[in-house]
Amino acid sequence: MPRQPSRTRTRPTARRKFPSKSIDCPPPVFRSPPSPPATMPPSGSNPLEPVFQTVAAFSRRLLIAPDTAPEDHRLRPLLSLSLSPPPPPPPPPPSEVLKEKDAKVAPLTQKEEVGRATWMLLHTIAAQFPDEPTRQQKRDAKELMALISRLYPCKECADHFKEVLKANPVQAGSQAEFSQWLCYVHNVVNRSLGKTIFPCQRVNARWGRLDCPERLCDLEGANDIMPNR
Ligand SMILES: Cc1cc2nc3c(=O)[nH]c(=O)nc-3n(C[C@H](O)[C@H](O)[C@H](O)COP(=O)(O)OP(=O)(O)OC[C@H]3O[C@@H](n4cnc5c(N)ncnc54)[C@H](O)[C@@H]3O)c2cc1C
Repeated sequence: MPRQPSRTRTRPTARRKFPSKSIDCPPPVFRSPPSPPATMPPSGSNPLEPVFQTVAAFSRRLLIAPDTAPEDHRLRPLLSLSLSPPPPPPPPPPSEVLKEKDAKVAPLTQKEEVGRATWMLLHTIAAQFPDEPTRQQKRDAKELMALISRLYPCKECADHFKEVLKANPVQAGSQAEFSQWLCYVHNVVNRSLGKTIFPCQRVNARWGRLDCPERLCDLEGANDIMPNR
């Protein structure tokens, strides 16, 4: 029997079975992240642990200011994933607060406060003085200024004001006259104290009548209905 040409019989490729035993590969190398150094996971722990650690290290670098930042900034996140607002900056020490206050409002001395309050009373009386005062009201105005020059609770001020009154007798023929005269003598005192001179054309804008309902605060003058003037 002729030999049949031999066909190259290729053996069906046997399905290669991976050996059940592990191939002898070198153990995986985990590149350690720059900071902090990743440690190899202990056998049996999550194999992704090194990846987590690397991500954590990077996010810390993003969220925390560098070591060169000032002490109080260093621990504060540059970005915060938290929804709560960042803590407020610490309050300045009490001594700093006092210094700021002092710089804004210098406390008035009692002498200055009394002076300011007295001028306020006098300018308000003048603003409310009747346009046509009675003889009594004219006398009262003169007497008021004389009493101030005698009873003012600062002897040197009172003595100085006596001189001012002697040189500038009270003029109280009308509301306008009285308020202008008072402005003038106030400026005499201002000048002697080195203070700014007040523009007397603006005295009515600075000192007005008391704004009482139905003008109940207004004084009655000579041309008012009330008798006994
Ligand atoms: C009769 C009198 C005599 C005084 N004499 C002395 C003294 O000899 N030595 C002393 O150290 N102190 C004196 N004082 C106190 C002094 O005049 C001031 O009241 C005090 O120094 C405070 O000044 P001040 O800058 O707060 O403004 P003040 O002079 O008290 O004025 C109060 C406010 O009145 C307004 N004002 C200022 N000038 C005028 C003006 N001419 N007309 C209208 N309004 C004006 C301004 O808005 C000012 O803020 C006297 C006070 C009085 C009432």
